[in-house]
Amino acid sequence: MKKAIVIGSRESKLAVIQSQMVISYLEEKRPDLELKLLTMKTTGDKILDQTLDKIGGKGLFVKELDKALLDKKSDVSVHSLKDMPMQIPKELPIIGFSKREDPRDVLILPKGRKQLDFKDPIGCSSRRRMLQLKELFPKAQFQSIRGNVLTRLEKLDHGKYGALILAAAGMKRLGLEERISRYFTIEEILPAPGQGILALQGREGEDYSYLDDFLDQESAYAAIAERAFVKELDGGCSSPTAAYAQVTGDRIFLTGLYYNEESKKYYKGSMEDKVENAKILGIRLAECLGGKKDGHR
Ligand SMILES: NCc1[nH]cc(CCC(=O)O)c1CC(=O)O
Repeated sequence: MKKAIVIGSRESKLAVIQSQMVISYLEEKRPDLELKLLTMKTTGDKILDQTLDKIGGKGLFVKELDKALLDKKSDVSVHSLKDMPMQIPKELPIIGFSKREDPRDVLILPKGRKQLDFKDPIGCSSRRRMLQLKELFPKAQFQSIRGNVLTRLEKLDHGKYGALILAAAGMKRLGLEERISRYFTIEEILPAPGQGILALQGREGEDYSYLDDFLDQESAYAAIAERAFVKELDGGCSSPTAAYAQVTGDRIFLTGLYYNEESKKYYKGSMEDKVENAKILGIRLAECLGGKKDGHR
């Protein structure tokens, strides 16, 4: 009999495609395993009329998936790393990270539109994106938009939004690359920590060696540095933060951005180190930016 492995996933189309990437990989590599997909709606997917900050943050996207792992209804959860809370329960450790998809943010226009029109608000719920876009487009107005990527695209095409800002990674995985009308460079809009990376989460003490070759070491270093940066600053709660780490050989180059709610200023900077020091690099950059009273942009 084949050993059954259940992959837990949110039920959105993007989440399922992402989980399917893991399943397809294993089906090819490990014919001795029987792969099953278990999808579920998370609280974060159900409550769509309020911003995440108000209803309890990113934890709402993982609660149900964590419960399925603990109850042994699933064996591995597949997450978009950027949706994962900063605190991960010890019993449900991250097994590892996927190779990174395009980390950039992109501009999407309503169907048929060729140019960005500042008369209509840009649909955007992330303060990280809003603050950086305001620098790029001082005339832009924003309106909050929630829901999964496909729901947002539908609202864009039938609503009063002038544009959306989304992650290139999601659009590409959904096969919607042709709807991207502009890629923002990393310098223009620094992405969310972990953007484009999938995190695989499992149960403590289990053998996940069947996933070894799916996991990517460069992504892991980047994920560790980017998340250490955010964790050190505010524990990933409410202040807008952005971080992106680039690994080249045995070096890691981290750029971080942090908005200070009190001084209403944002602080941006970069540092590099050896890959083994990814975590301390994130902490050092955070100390350097967060500790400074009159920083620069
Ligand atoms: N918060 C929503 C979310 N979570 C993960 C992705 C896709 C990109 C990724 O995997 O990092 C998206 C959509 C978006 O921001 O456009």
